[in-house]
Amino acid sequence: MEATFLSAGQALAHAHAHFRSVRRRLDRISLSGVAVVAAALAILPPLFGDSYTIARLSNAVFYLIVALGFNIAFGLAGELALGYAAIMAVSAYTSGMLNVYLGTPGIVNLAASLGVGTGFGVLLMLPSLRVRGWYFGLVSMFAVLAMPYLIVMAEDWTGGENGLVGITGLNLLGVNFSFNMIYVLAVVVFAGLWLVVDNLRRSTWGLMLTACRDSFYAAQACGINPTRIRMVVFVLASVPASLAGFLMVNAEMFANPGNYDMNLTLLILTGVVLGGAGTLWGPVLGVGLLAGFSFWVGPFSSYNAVALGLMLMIGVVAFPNGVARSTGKSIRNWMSGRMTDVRPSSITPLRRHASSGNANAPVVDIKRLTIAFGAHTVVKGANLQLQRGTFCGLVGPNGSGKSTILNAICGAVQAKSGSIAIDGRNVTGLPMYAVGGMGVGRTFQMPQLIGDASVLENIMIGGVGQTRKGLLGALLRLPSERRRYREIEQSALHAFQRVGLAPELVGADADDLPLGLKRIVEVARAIAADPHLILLDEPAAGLNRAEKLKLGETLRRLNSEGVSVVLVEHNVSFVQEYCNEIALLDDGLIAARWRDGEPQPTILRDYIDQYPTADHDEEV
Ligand SMILES: Nc1ncnc2c1ncn2[C@@H]1O[C@H](COP(=O)(O)OP(=O)(O)OP(=O)(O)O)[C@@H](O)[C@H]1O
Repeated sequence: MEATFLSAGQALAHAHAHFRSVRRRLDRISLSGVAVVAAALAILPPLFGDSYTIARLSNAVFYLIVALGFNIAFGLAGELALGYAAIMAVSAYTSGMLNVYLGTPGIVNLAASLGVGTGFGVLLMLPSLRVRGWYFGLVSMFAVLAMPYLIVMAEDWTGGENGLVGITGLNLLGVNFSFNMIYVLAVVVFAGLWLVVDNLRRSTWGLMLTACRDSFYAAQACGINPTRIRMVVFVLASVPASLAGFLMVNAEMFANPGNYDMNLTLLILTGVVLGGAGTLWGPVLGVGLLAGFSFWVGPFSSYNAVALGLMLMIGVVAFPNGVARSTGKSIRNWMSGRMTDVRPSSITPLRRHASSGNANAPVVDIKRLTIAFGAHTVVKGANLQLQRGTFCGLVGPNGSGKSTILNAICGAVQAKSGSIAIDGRNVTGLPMYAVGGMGVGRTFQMPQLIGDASVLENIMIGGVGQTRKGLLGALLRLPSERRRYREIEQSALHAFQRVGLAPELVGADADDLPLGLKRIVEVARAIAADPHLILLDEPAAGLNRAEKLKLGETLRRLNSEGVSVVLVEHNVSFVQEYCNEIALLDDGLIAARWRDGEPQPTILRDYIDQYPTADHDEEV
């Protein structure tokens, strides 16, 4: 038995080392590419280009800088903020007007541009705390539509349609920046931000952002505070647009409302979506190509908007995930097949967390719990006390309130009255991320995974919300961040091992797994932070017999290791097979309880008798 376990551990260590080596090699190639592109952009045009070409190229670089911010917000975090042209305008006019009217030094203008532009960007994105997706996109788009009109309305200050004139050349800390020098500065800013986005993408913050993007509730269940994440995203996305606005106005020594209109927004949206939102190269290639196209047909040509709109429509249908994402996956698979000489890594022993709270208190203690949705009271004063070590099945007819009670325990639904305690700590009224942060694991009826992330990265999400979150470390890839990443990775590998997933799945994309394995990955994610309580919502639904067996045995093993399990389940055979305790919920109240070794109450037996055999479950 011991030998089998060790060899399974070694196989996992080997598979993980292979996965990591492929990633590292791809990252090295990718970063070399970034350096080559940045060097070529910085050196070649000022050496060989005429001033018209450099003017066009510098505009493309400004757009690329904005695209990097959009990639953080939309690509990584899923926030469809579209107000970047407006942020650029605010930043550009701030710097321009300070220069023209007050003659302030360049460094003051830079600070003001960044501060005002970013502040405006954050304000613009605040509605995202209430509305998401396309609704939020429309709200933020309004600012882009309104901005040129606002600039014209304030023409006494902004110069209106004729533009703001009289801006003197940029002087930063005693250095006068010529047009070519501003271009090179813009390329340096672009390359630096590109590296920062890459650092972010590969960091524990990157995991948190993509978790909020793809599995909003799962992220909260893992202890991630979505409001905090979004506020950080708003700042990170607004800074590049503010910098681009500052550089643009100082390069052109002129500000015009036409520079910050819908065409710019459309170009960036189309480029990022077509290229591959969330990837390192996609947005840069996409926006770079479209900017090239736009300059070819002429920046003010009416073909611009039509062509961009058409490309967006066709591109979204033809490449729903962007060109770079599918290409990147093919390259990764190809490289993975070629790399065979990988030295196995080791998996360090797991440091078990001492469980928090009062060890003698019930693991779950629900008292007179009432929950209502509007006028509809679903849970009507339920009491349920579960001791540590329980493997409790919560059963009952459709609509009796089972999922609602599970959601209330983990903070997804708030009680109207009554109380809920976990390990003796009152959690009534706490938001979901706070309960998740206490180390309560949770799975969902429909697995909520990041489809294009690996199985291991998905499991790591379970650990990221539980630890200190150093943003600067993530942006700059500091040693503290690398250490944190490695620790969370090790915990995830242990969770991977504990649920008995096949080692070769460690680097597989979650999207490529069958439903049964997705559920097991969710269980692994739920135990990644080594919780002592996990809550599962219909884990056996839709699984075939073999998958149910694997899931049941996994849960039984975890329970024997001291993890308390509460599951909502319709499959009574599954509940009878694995649970040591059953609670029957009927019309919002606990109607019957049973514990291993006790006779079953008649009402529970009658309920179970409606589902006569395991074969019946198979058909349901
Ligand atoms: N967010 C919500 N808003 C309004 N009503 C809700 C909400 N969530 C649940 N309900 C209602 O509460 C009742 C109980 O739902 P719940 O999902 O808890 O039942 P359940 O016992 O888990 O049922 P099932 O086994 O069918 O999933 C149902 O009538 C449902 O429509």
